[in-house]
Amino acid sequence: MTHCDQSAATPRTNLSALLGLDAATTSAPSSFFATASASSGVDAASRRLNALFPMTSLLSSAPCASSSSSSSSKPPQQVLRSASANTSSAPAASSTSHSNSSNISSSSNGSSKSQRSPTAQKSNSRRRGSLKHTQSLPHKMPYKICIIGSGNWGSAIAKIIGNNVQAHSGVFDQHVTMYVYEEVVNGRKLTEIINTEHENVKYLPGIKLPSNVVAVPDVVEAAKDANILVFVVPHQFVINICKSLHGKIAHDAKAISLIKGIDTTNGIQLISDVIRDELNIEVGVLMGANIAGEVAAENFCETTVGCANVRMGGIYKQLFNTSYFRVNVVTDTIAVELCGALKNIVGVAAGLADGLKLGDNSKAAIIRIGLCEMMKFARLFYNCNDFMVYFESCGVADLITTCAGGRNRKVAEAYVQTRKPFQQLEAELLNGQKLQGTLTAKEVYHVLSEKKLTQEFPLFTAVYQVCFENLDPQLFLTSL
Ligand SMILES: NC(=O)C1=CN([C@@H]2O[C@H](COP(=O)(O)OP(=O)(O)OC[C@H]3O[C@@H](n4cnc5c(N)ncnc54)[C@H](O)[C@@H]3O)[C@@H](O)[C@H]2O)C=CC1
Ligand SMILES: O=C(CO)COP(=O)(O)O
Repeated sequence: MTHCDQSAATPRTNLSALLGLDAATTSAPSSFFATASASSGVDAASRRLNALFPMTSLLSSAPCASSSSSSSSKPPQQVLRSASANTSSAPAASSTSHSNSSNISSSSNGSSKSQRSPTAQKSNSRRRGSLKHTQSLPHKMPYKICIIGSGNWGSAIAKIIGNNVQAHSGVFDQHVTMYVYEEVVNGRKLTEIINTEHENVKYLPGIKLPSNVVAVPDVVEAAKDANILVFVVPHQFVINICKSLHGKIAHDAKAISLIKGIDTTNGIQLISDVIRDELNIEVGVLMGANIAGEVAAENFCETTVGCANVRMGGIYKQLFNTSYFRVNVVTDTIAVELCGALKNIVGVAAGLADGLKLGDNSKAAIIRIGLCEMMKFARLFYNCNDFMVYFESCGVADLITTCAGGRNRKVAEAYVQTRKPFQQLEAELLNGQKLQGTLTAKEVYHVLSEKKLTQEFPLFTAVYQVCFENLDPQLFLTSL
């Protein structure tokens, strides 16, 4: 991590310093954005980025989630063709597919082990091993789906899944189970309410769920026989759920995680790593600018599936894509997942700025600095060097929506206004829904301080200090 030590000597809010680039590239981003906005698509932006940031040791084109699959080295259009060719056991991806970029996109071209941090090497080699195993096992359709989680996002995605399995009846079993952490609402069990009224009246009121989605209070029972497990619980609960499922899932089960967070119980781990390690299954991810209520109301948005297994990427597209919820599949799963986790810390920072009534310029600065820290974290800890993923929905778009309308933003704003503890505000304002950003700030800070890197991440560090060390919010911008 010598590049990191070098950048410590430069002003931290400078893009070059935050990303660990040479001073010579400092002026590049503005000219890039001018070109990117004028161009018709991400491919043009990609070419421009490659021209601006040639393959230095810091910015190789290596993806963080390098897959052993040969398709990973092909340009996007080629990968698209292999994706449909490889879905021989499934129909081609839905006709409502994204038209402005490839169905499956990747700029993967292998990676140099010598450039990786030990963390990145361990994580990536584990992914390669698991993919090799599972990609050789084509699944016999139909896939049976279990949704593990039934909160705000879990319920919104249950609506999509329930409808999509009906739209693709040859591919998916029509009966979808949804694990519901049982609680009593207005004197009745939540599972009973969902199964009779087809509405999660606590976490997604006013939205009807398809009747083929059946609430089950026992996670082992819910996941029994399922071939695709959709994990969508707040990240602090995933370990215990996985432990309950250990050894009790179908032999060919695969998972996709919609959970935005990381785990630091045993060093830094992505949530997909936690699931993979505990259940020994292949795990994809879905992250994007997707505030649940807006998705449930069927307002147009996009999302990103990260899936190194191209065939499963096609299946996930059929499971999640709708006319209003546009799925794009990429193979770089780690960067997608890191975006989803880290943007929640930036959402807290944005809320603090709102509480201080700093206005839109400050919010924009926080988004920019936060994005730089996200990219730097991904590069340092996971060797993620492919910028293009930040232009997918999981990147800048999710940062913007989280910093404008997310729960992390809302609660942080209330913190500045009331100075009540975050936990109390979470309980008072979110009606059982969970904050992910404060906990993620703590987890990330733990890792950064262990590696003596807190000064390299002033925004992440300041958010932690406000949330857990009583730093005056008025002071949180001074370190940036
Ligand atoms: N809500 C949103 O707009 C979005 C959320 N996400 C992510 O999806 C994940 C899940 O979020 P939501 O569905 O919104 O959940 P939520 O924030 O609504 O959390 C409440 C859920 O947690 C469950 N729960 C409470 N205690 C539990 C325990 N001890 N064990 C297991 N479950 C327990 C509750 O029963 C409820 O289902 C999070 O990582 C979040 O960041 C991602 C995109 C959008
Ligand atoms: O992830 C989200 C939107 O994509 C939701 O963010 P919040 O958890 O801050 O509401």
